[in-house]
Amino acid sequence: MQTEKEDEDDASPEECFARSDFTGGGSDQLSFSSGDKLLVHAKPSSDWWWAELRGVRGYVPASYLRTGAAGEEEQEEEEEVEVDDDDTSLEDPWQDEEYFGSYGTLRLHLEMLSDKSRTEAYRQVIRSNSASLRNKVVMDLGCGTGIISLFCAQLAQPSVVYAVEASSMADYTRQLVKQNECEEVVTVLQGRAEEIELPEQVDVLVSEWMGNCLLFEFMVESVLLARDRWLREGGVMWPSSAALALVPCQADTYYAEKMAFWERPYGLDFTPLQPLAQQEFFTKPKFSHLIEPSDCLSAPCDVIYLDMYTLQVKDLEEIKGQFHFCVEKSGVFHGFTAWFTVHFESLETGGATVELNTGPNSEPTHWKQTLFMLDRPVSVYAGDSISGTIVLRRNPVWRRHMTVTLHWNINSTTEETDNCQANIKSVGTKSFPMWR
Ligand SMILES: N=C(N)NCC[C@H]1O[C@@H](n2cnc3c(N)ncnc32)[C@H](O)[C@@H]1O
Repeated sequence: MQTEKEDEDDASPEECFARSDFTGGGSDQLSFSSGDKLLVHAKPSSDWWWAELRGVRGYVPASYLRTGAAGEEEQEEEEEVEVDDDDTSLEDPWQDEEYFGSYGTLRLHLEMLSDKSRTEAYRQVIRSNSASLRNKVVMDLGCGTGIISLFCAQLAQPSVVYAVEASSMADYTRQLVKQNECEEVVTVLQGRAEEIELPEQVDVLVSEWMGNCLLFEFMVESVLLARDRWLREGGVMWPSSAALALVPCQADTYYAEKMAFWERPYGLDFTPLQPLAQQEFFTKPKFSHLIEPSDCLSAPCDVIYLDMYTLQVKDLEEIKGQFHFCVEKSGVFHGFTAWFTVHFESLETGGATVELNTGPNSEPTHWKQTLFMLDRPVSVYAGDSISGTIVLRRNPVWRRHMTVTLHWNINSTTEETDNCQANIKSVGTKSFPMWR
């Protein structure tokens, strides 16, 4: 696996410090402990560097290392969930203090509660299963203000709902339960769901855990840990399954705003700034992008499917999907847009499944969609096909973050192409950090 570059002894290796312990996987990976000082000899890729520790050389994951002085962190992207770069966060890969701190204020809860499509979907789940919920034991994981628990108490007669909330919002949730006369049914527990003690197993584990691009925040890990610990045999997971959808799309407005803008502002040529614009605006995914159905260049397809009964925490490290899109109309391929759909199976055999779809053909939600911009747009024509893979790789250090890597081929049936064998017009690959 070593390349020429890694063999040669470079003049001045770069000193780096390990943020966290790492146990090498393959024979050519280097193990180290938090705080170790490593000498980086080569950086063959953004993810893996060639380094040395106490005379032994091997590959190390770049995200485990801190270059330069402690605390020098890249400017963090402004993101929905507050994360903090100061030294304390270096010890806590979950950044819990900032994460739960941001849920201790109303801003994010107001955003979620104002999302009618999301909140009504959960109310519909409770309403359509109200008879079967009678005398059931329910856990509402990450209940926030307790809206789902209050729906359960208001629309059904479960024996108890354990409303679990790790942030300081739990104090207010207790007040809301009392204010709405639901304290007979709803018990609020403050703490992390994977750490709190319940007095019994639960029949139903309901949670609204989905983040941008489905997995960002990785709250799903807590749901799986709680499932394995508290869901009784034959119990029900709500959502029962989740799917990530993808579509190749046009993004004319966004492209014009961020890239074309530099062509002739006020009659001047600012195109030397376009490489900077590409780096600054197209390197990371764009959250909260609203795609019009007319922007889609083909029918979307589900690229990742998660079964909430069988999914394991270890599966979250790397999730792969494939796609093959048939371009239905000619246009400019600016990038890919992703969104998710979750399903809630009925408690009654054969009962209707409830769906929450955050895609462009459904009512907009606060998640909207996630846009992945290519470095350069490509003209595509009806009849072309775009096929490839998507890989969601969880950040080994910052456990609420991930990198999305897209690889695609564009096959053209119309245009003359230089690659006669596969008639491939172009090939591309790009990794999008979300956010580290
Ligand atoms: N993307 C989302 N739906 N985020 C909702 C997150 C809500 O669940 C809470 N939460 C997230 N993880 C946990 C956990 N492991 N235990 C308890 N509450 C949690 C968080 O404080 C917020 O109120």
